Amino acid sequence: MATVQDWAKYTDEQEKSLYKKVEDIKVSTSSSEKINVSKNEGAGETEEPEISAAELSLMKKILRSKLIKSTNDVEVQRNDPNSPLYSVKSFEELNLNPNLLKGVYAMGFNSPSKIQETALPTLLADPPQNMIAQSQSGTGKTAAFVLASLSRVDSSKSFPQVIILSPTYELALQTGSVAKQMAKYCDDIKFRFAVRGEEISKGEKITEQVIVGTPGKVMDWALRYRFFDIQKIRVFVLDEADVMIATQGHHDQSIRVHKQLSKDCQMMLFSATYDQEVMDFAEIIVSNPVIIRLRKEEESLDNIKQFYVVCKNMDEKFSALSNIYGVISIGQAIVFCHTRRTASWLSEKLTKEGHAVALLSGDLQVDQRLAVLNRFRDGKEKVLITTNVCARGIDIDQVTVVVNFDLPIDQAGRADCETYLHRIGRTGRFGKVGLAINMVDGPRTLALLKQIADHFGRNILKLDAEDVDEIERLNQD
Ligand SMILES: Nc1ncnc2c1ncn2[C@@H]1O[C@H](COP(=O)(O)OP(=O)(O)OP(=O)(O)O)[C@@H](O)[C@H]1O
Repeated sequence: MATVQDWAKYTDEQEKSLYKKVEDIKVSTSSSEKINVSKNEGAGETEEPEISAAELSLMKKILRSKLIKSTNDVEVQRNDPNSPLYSVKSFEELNLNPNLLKGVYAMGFNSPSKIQETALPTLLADPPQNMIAQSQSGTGKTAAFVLASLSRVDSSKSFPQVIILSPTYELALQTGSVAKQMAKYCDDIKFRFAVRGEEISKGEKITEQVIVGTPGKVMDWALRYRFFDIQKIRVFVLDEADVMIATQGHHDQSIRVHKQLSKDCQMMLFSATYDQEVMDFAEIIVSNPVIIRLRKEEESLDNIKQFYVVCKNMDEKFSALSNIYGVISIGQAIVFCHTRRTASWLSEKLTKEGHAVALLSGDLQVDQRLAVLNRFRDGKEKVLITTNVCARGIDIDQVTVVVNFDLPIDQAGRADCETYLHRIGRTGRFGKVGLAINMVDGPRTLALLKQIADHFGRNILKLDAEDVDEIERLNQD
């Protein structure tokens, strides 16, 4: 059975693992059909879609030719003031504790990203300031809040001082593992995972200074069993903060914990997305926050190229996916489905066709989920079929393609733009190139995609291969 310890061991090995580099996909937008950004066009104008063999062929060609080559343009982006990776400072200039600085360098980070450079000076200053921060997916938010919170730990004291909350089991373990790597030279800082499967005997008191966990478990440990004194928490971090405080998310548990914190506890809220309602609420619960916010048009990343392919129905979507399996598995791919049922249907069908896929959904036990994700991180399977459980935070840099087998929708059936952004953000990590392919199976889904394109002010290209010259040209770009 995989354990939290296995995970930590795994990520040590991962440090040595390959870095697949892929070249930027310079697909011209001028000659391909787009989901154009406009304000008032209705869903009724969409046409009956269909997929052709030529479209599949185009998709394959783009994937094969663009993903296989390997020149990384991260350094170029780092010199571009408009890039989220741009920074003018060094980690030294951020006044980090020298042992944390050593840890950061040991992780191979040379200089801070924009969010790290912007957030850290404020978060490290005294008196402690609260912060609500937004930065695009894969731009280094984890290091920003981890470095800030570890800097506040008094390691001579043996009780919890920092709580870092994540929405899922997998993400909590990943974040804890990053924090452990950063604290590699801070021997006295100890960590405790508060996640499903971790048990404490009644009456025991937690001595570790940093608790990384999910809201339900932390609430139980803090408020129900009182395994530690919540009043002594000095830093409270909400990663994926929008879903942690949203009423459809983890609002109840997060807020119950939050209410018990002392007045001078430093609050750090981080996410790639905040809708206005959530941001308004965040500003109510966090006193005098420094707010770092992106403009709408900055939220989605240029390095993730977005496409759509039209199919008639679910079976045709399956055929399309099966057809491109060979090319999406050149790197690694995550395929998102709306329900567990579709995810297991899809994984079963792909497996029957002889494709090696992994399935991760909420149906599995947490130890099984961990084992599946670890195998995928190790590249044992190249394609992961999943649901929104993996939409946020999961950081696997070999993922070059995200497929939305189903587009994300909210409970009212509207396009869930925030989830879309988090899903496609599983690729294109820290400036790498990524490809997002959306499967559209009728006018309704096409309209959803249009809502998403309008929301972010981005064009999403149709993979259309009527024109052979076009294929060749795209192939050469
Ligand atoms: N300064 C840096 N230099 C080089 N690599 C970095 C740096 N900061 C972070 N990274 C790497 O960038 C990747 C993405 O970072 P991270 O997971 O923190 O992104 P994020 O902003 O939290 O994304 P998401 O919104 O998806 O959770 C990680 O693999 C991390 O190791």
